[in-house]
Parts: sequence; structure tokens; C-alpha cells
Amino acid sequence: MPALASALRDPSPLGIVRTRRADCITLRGTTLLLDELVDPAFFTPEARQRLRAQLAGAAPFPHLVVDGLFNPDLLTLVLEEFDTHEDGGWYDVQSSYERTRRSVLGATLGPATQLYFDLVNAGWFTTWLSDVTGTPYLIPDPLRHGGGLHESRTGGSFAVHRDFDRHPKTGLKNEMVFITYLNRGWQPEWGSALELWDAKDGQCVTTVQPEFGRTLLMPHGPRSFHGHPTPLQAPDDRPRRSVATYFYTGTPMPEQDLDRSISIFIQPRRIDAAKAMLRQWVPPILWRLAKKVTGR
Ligand SMILES: O=C(O)CCC(=O)C(=O)O
Ligand SMILES: [Fe+2]
Repeated sequence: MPALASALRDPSPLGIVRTRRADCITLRGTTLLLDELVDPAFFTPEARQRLRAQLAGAAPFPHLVVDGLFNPDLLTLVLEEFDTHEDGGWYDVQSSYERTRRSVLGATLGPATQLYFDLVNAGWFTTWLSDVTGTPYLIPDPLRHGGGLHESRTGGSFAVHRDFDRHPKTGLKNEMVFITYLNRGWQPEWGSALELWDAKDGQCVTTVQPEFGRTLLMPHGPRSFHGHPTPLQAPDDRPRRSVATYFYTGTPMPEQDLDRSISIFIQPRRIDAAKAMLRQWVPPILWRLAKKVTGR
């Protein structure tokens, strides 16, 4: 696998990838090279363009399914950590719509799982998500509302639904969900593939089998109905497992309020103090005009 750093658009993106070739992390005896945690082939400018077209053209609504984005050794370690997840770190959802199990909000994660979420929440990764979806400045959620570790056991299901519009604590707008499946040797006859529905026709248009190493990126929209309504018929020792997280956007500052996004110095230069005073009295339209004319 060629070095990730060279394939990224920004030649020196952020901490974890700005490393020498040999920098690595060893977790439970498995050594992972830091620049091989994701496959760099997905991050070239051409790949970004291709994936964007693929996502936009998908039916019944925009979505993207890719295999092999993450190093399989990392995902194997993530999968192991389902079995050692902290006591009290799960909650069972048991309703007439859903029978699943999820990690609690802000659960302490095993090191590989934390590494997975650190990767997908990193700025160079969210920039890639922005490039692929066309939605700029995505905000990750370190507590993973609605996400984290997901598991369905035999008989489990999740009725067809559209995800939430807003984050309940921050009010941020839900833009997309990002799910990586962890089920080696998944058998389609076990049921519980993810179904993507056309709500108008009331029909499933396509399915995503939750195979190990497969990642689904699904922008949230009025038509993005999905679920795995067929009860899982896998053997008892084969739960359906995945890791998931959502990405959000905030409300952009109106142009006339952009001044509020700069720092206030305790000892301003005289000219700046005078400007701040003037700003209180001059009507916004004149202020903007003056700024345009003076270029300051
Ligand atoms: O596990 C899946 O395939 C989908 C999960 C889902 O739709 C959700 O968590 O809202
Ligand atoms: Fe969902």
C-alpha cells in the first residue's frame, strides 16, 4: 500500500498521517502502520471525483458503498472489542420498530475502536467526506449520538425509517451517517441486509449486505429511508455488528455578524477601539459599504 500522506491532497494534513513510513501502533500484538490505516487509493483527487459521481448517481437516493477503505487488521481488532466492551456500556433497544443493541452515548471504547473513530473524525477525513458528498465543513460528534457499536442478535431487526434531522443536544443538522460493517463471511440468506427504500413506491430498491470491511456513507435527506426489517436468522454466535457515526453542519454566520467571529484583545490599538465604537453607531448598510470602499 503506498504511503497515505503522498496521496492526500494536502501534503502535510494532520498529526496522525504526518509520520515517517515506519511509525506504527501495536495493539494486542498486532502492529499497524499509521499511514496504512486507510487505503490511500480512495483519497486521490481522481478518486474523490469518481466517488462523488458514484454517490450522487446512486438509487433510490444518494449513497456510497465501498469495500476495503480501512485496514482489515484494524477492523479485526475493532470487532474483537465488541466482546470486551465495558459492563454497562450497552443499551438494548426493544420496541415494535427495533430490536438492536448499541453502545451508550460517550461509552469508553477499546483502543482499536477509539482509533477507528479518531480516524473518521480527523479533519483530513471529514474534508474527504465533504469532497465526496459536496457538504462543506462537517462537524463530527465525539460522543456518537445514534452511533458507536451496533449489534443485532438472532431475531433482531430495524424497521424502515429515516434518521433524525437534528442532534438532540446541540441542535446541529444531521448531514450523513457513516457505517462500517464487521461481519466476515456474511450469508445473504441470514436476512437483515440493509434495505434502501423508495418511500413513494413503498419498495426496497437495493440492499447492502453487511460484509466485513464494507463501508456505507449515506447522506441524510427527505428520501433516505432504510432499515433491516427482516429478522436476523444468523446462528446465535454470529451477531450482526457494525460501527457507526453521524456528521453534522451548523448555521453559517450571517455576513453582517462576521465581526463576532474574531477575538477581542484586552488592549486594542487605538484605531481598533475607535472602529469598535463607531461600529455601534453606524447603520450596518453604511458600515458594509465603508468596508467595501476601504477594503478593511
Ligand atoms: O445497521 C445498519 O445497517 C443501519 C443502522 C441504522 O439505520 C441506524 O442506526 O439508524
Ligand atoms: Fe438509520
